[in-house]
Amino acid sequence: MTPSRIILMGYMGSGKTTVGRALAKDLNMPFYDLDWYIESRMRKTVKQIFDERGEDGFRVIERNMLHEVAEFENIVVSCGGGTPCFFDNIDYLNQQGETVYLKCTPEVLHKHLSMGKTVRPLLLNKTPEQVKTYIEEQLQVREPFYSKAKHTVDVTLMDNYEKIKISVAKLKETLGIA
Ligand SMILES: Nc1ncnc2c1ncn2[C@@H]1O[C@H](COP(=O)(O)OP(=O)(O)O)[C@@H](O)[C@H]1O
Ligand SMILES: O=C(O)C1=C[C@@H](OP(=O)(O)O)[C@@H](O)[C@H](O)C1
Ligand SMILES: [Mg+2]
Repeated sequence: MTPSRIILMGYMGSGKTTVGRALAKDLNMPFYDLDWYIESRMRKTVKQIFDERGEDGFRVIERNMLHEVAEFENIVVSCGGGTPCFFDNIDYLNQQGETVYLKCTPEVLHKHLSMGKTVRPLLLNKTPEQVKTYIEEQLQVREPFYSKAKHTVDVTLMDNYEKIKISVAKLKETLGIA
């Protein structure tokens, strides 16, 4: 049986949004990306919220929106990279569903983060070298929170054109979904 809520977490660039959307499509379940939900409810981009209210203000909004989204049933949710690391969010998430940590090496995260168009305020105004160091340092701080997820799936799959498909298959296997 498919769990009522599948909740993906992990560092920026681990593929929460990309893989979450593909998993939801595969399972024919509604998909909620927490950042997109925040942007639609607030009618502002994540960057605008950071600019106007700072990171602390964003985290308060993120927690409030999380409590809305994680009440919906039969859904796939992709968190933001910081979501499980603030307030009691990780405990709440574990209570609400099958939490999965998408684990990835700093090298692959760095590569993923240079792809796509998503604006990540925490990485702006940094050189590629500074971003690399930032990822390594912040990952160490965040890992204890991510590690509290009920499941972990390693998504360190370098340069494989079927990466998304493989990640979805790994997730389904981990969650015991046929
Ligand atoms: N498992 C994966 N397979 C293929 N591409 C990926 C994967 N993970 C991440 N990417 C690529 O990396 C970029 C960042 O992924 P994204 O889903 O936005 O990560 P997150 O939501 O965790 O920050 C995207 O451009 C995406 O195409
Ligand atoms: O790691 C973080 O603190 C953040 C990650 C972002 O989401 P993604 O992990 O989907 O990029 C977004 O929530 C915001 O920019 C802050
Ligand atoms: Mg995302």
